[in-house]
Amino acid sequence: MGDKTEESKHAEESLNVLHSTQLVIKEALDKLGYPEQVYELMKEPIRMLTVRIPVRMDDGSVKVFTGYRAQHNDAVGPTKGGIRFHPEVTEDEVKALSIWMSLKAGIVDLPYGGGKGGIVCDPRKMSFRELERLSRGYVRAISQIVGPTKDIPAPDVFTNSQIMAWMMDEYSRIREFDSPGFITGKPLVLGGSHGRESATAKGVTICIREAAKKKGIRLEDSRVVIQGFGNAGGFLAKFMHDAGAKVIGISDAHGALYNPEGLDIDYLLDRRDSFGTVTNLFKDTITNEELLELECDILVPAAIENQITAKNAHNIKAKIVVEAANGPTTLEATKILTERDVLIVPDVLASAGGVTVSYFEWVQNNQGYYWSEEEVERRLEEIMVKAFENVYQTARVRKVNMRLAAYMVGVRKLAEASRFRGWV
Ligand SMILES: NC(=O)C1=CN([C@@H]2O[C@H](COP(=O)(O)OP(=O)(O)OC[C@H]3O[C@@H](n4cnc5c(N)ncnc54)[C@H](O)[C@@H]3O)[C@@H](O)[C@H]2O)C=CC1
Ligand SMILES: O=C(O)CCC(=O)C(=O)O
Repeated sequence: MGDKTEESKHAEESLNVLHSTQLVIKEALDKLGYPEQVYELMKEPIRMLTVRIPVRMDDGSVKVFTGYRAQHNDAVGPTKGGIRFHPEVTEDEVKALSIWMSLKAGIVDLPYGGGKGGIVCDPRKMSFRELERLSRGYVRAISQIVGPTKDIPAPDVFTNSQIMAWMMDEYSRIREFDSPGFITGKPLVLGGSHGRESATAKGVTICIREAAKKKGIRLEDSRVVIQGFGNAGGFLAKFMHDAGAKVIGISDAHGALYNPEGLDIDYLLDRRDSFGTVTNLFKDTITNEELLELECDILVPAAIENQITAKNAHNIKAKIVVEAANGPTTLEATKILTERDVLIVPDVLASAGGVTVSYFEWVQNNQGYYWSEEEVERRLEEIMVKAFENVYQTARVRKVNMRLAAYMVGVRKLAEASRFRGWV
């Protein structure tokens, strides 16, 4: 009976991430006292380009892919954000992702607005050379609106430093000068930064540590479950394991692994493929749905959107949910978890370590002077701790959950910059 009610609720629940983001933006701006026109400006990207990219496939045929680049708001500075290669990329998703990038930049106080890109494709089914042609074709298609002082891309789901290298090379050829500052997340030899690959997980680790302190949980005694075993989830599993926590569950797109005594993370990382897949090597697996409901202290969704919904929020056992992924928890689920006193550290705060070190990379490219790994880590630590405390205290003082608090912190600088420029 109870289950049925939850299921019917879920059927009505909106899984459109753009619509749900707009609701929270509106609430945040209302709480901050901004007039309606500020929301009208913030609710959609100022620019959205859709491109069609013809790619010669290895068998000689031509396949035409659809790609997007959204630029949410450039009042603070150039827009910035990753590029996603995934078969389920949609226009609304890319728009929402660009808004989240603006909020992240506001929360960690970077001189950027938000941008995001995506291509509807399945890189797991493409060859190395097909991926190179697609990456270069995308850059040619969007080259008019991007650039080191306009909009700076980076990696996201199913993209990596090799793809960033091809894109940087293509952009440099078009512009006829070497442009490392066009894109971040590059290999070190092409102007990448120390610490960028692990930065998102480092930032998440700092948020977990701070949230655990607030909840009186000792990391050393904690059980951690992580959904997604790619860039964010893989490094995070390693950092949690190294911090003495027991990582009892991990997953990828195919399924999940569970061991109440703790998984052998080094072994799993060693066996994982370049798309963060490892569970296909095992017979004894559970589903991603089962993984999320495991008995644990800390749950980290680090894969895709809409994983914690009204349907399963009542069954989540974790005391803290730290969102490494963008948009993993619906608004309905946020409400349910908050009522159940589960502390949610929202995506726009928890996953901001990636763009922070991307900013460091861009600064180093612009200066032509490169920092040590220790320097990057020290600066990231400082920024993330400050951002966490700012959002946590805003939530406490304004008596709102951490998602709304993060939106309030994140949107303020953008709104102020837009106002000073005379836009609203
Ligand atoms: N890479 C970065 O710097 C940043 C990533 N993020 C977010 O973190 C999340 C993960 O990104 P990355 O680790 O970079 O991607 P990735 O491509 O390195 O790894 C993705 C992981 O998610 C799994 N996955 C894909 N579809 C799934 C599904 N339907 N169900 C369960 N698992 C699935 C894959 O198997 C893989 O293990 C995304 O939401 C991304 O936007 C956020 C901030 C920065
Ligand atoms: O590193 C960046 O610039 C962007 C990372 C990103 O796409 C994200 O935080 O979702």
